[in-house]
Amino acid sequence: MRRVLARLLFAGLLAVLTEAAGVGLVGTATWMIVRAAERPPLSALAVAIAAVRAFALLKGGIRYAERLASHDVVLRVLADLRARAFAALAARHGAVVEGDALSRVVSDVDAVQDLLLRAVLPAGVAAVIGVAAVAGVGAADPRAGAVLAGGLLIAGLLLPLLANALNRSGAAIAAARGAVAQSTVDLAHGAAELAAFGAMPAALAEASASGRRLARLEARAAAVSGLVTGAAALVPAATAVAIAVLVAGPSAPVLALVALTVGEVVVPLAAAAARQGEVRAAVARVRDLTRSAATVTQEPERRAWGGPVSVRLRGVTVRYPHGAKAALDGVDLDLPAGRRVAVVGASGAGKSTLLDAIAGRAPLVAGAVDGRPDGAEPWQVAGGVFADAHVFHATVRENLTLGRDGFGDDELRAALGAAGLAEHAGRLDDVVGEDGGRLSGGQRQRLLLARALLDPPPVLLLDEPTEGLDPAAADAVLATALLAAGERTVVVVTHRRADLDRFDQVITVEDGRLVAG
Ligand SMILES: Nc1ncnc2c1ncn2[C@@H]1O[C@H](COP(=O)(O)OP(=O)(O)OP(=O)(O)O)[C@@H](O)[C@H]1O
Repeated sequence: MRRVLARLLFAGLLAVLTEAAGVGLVGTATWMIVRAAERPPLSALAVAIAAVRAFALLKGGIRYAERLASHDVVLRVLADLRARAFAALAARHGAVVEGDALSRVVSDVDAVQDLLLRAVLPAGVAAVIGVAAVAGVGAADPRAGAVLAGGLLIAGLLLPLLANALNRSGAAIAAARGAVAQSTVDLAHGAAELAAFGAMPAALAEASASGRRLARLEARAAAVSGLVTGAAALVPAATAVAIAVLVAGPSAPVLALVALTVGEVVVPLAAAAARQGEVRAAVARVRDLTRSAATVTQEPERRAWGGPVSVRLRGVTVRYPHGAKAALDGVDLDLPAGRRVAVVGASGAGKSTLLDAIAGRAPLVAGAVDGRPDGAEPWQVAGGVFADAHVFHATVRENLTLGRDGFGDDELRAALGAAGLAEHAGRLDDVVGEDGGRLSGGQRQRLLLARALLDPPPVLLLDEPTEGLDPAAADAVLATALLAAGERTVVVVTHRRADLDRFDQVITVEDGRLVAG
């Protein structure tokens, strides 16, 4: 944070020097033209000529350095923010839907760039240059100083405040942008279903409606911003004219043009202020998202807890952000090391949520999950195949390792074999398509199972690992998977009664509670 501040201050200092060189250039050049009209000897203008050249070169050179410095700090801030947003999404507990998440990671994070580059830095620069110019012009002619101060206050403070007050649709714009991104993602992912069910026209109409709503809100905001910026642009000109009329003598044009140049530094503040509501809302949405990032960013090695691990749930209650009632309600459960447990229950009873709670992926509102080794987070000891598991648009090998090093092809083939996907053992480099689109449903599920069986965690959680397989294949896959799990604690969600005699214990979940165990 301190480093960011130091870089920001450095960029601000360069921006102040750039503007100061600009003011110096206009002031000296005007003085030179006025003086030249008196036809003095060339030697009387020599210093001014050199100064004009120096200011012009300095302005260009420092502007370049300032652009480098300000973009460097802003891009660093954005990179860090995006990394935290991605980490938070990885631990998001289903609180943010995909399209909206996309909008937060892309447009909302970009809004932070606007905040720094178009608001924070220009406002700081305008304040420094404004105060210095009022002092300098005021020293030359107090009335000119007062007029300049008035003009700067109107263009740099009053009009930005007005723009901000008139533009109250910032939060609505950020939300509408999220809605547009969401409907675009839905249309792209669900195009085949929408077309097959004849629902495409309705879906397109809805997406267009959210697009039009966003356009309407943005048009209104742009109109306000355009009006106020236009008014702000007139103020420096009016200030310059007023100074030219008020001040007598040869210094009048110099002071008037200096006032015009300084005024231009504050003009962009009105447009920036008009967008402040939107930027603030976007920043709040990013902050809201990144709050949960801490859990993932400091991920230690999972293998550090390789031994037998037991888990204890006490009064575990899970409520999803938009859930009407608790998905798990005061659940107590002991899972001694090495026990094999089957979880059964009706659809929606809370089975997947129970696995998520054990792995520390569910939003607990009460109770605790403990019993694991000291210092270990739940997700470091418990993992496997979850209901929302994702298959990457990558090769079989990449989907198994997920970037983890140290697995030989033999280990990958063994995991595929244990998951009943031996037919892919020779096709480690085949790309499986977006979310496994080039695989059958059963193959996709077995690929996820193979990923879980490659270096399984001490507590192996499998949510319907044999879904999509015929009964005989399901039996065989479960048997080899349990064999591969060895002495680990295993919890399997299953709908198949035939599986149950392979387990030490059967737990029935009903309406978020355990009714037998
Ligand atoms: N991300 C979520 N946001 C809101 N509610 C959710 C979320 N995930 C699950 N729920 C709700 O929590 C309850 C339990 O869901 P869960 O997925 O645990 O059930 P399940 O027993 O695994 O069902 P199934 O056998 O159909 O997979 C359900 O009422 C479900 O609607």
